[in-house]
Amino acid sequence: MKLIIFYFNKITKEYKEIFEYYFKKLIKNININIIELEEYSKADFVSNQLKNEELINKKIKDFKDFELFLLDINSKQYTSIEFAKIIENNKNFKSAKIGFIIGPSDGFSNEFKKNFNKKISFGNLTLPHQLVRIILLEQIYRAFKIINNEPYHK
Ligand SMILES: C[S@@+](CC[C@H](N)C(=O)[O-])C[C@H]1O[C@@H](n2cnc3c(N)ncnc32)[C@H](O)[C@@H]1O
Repeated sequence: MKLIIFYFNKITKEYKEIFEYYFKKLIKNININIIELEEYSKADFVSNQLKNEELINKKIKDFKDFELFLLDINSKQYTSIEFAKIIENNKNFKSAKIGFIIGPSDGFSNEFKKNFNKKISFGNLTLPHQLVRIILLEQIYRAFKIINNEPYHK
């Protein structure tokens, strides 16, 4: 199974250690790739959003065979078991290629979000995008533990 995460900007030192902790656990068993984009933030809010949406659109063109999920606060919330099911279904029945897109600090416009019918919310709180990366990695790790019926999941 191939897994890809798109996000904006390099991870800063405060978050790096914990991100790498989960990343190292995951790469032992899973083909996981990170696509890091540089966030555009030089103009006004709307222009920045548009530019960042262009950047992501350009990138995801190369991943048409991936089942892509947008991380979006105002979308559907899943339990960890349901999240594991998303991964398991993709692993067993689809292309075995799954991707997650985390927005930049200004987020994405509603127009852009409409292009995605698969979205995941980690709850109603607005989380820093760097923290979302870590939560996503941990939940992917947890999902594989659930799928493989291995100890960890509580
Ligand atoms: C700082 S947030 C952007 C906030 C922006 N106001 C919005 O509503 O999207 C940056 C990115 O982190 C992700 N994010 C933040 N909180 C989230 C949550 N509770 N659930 C899912 N994704 C979240 C989204 O991908 C978002 O585009």
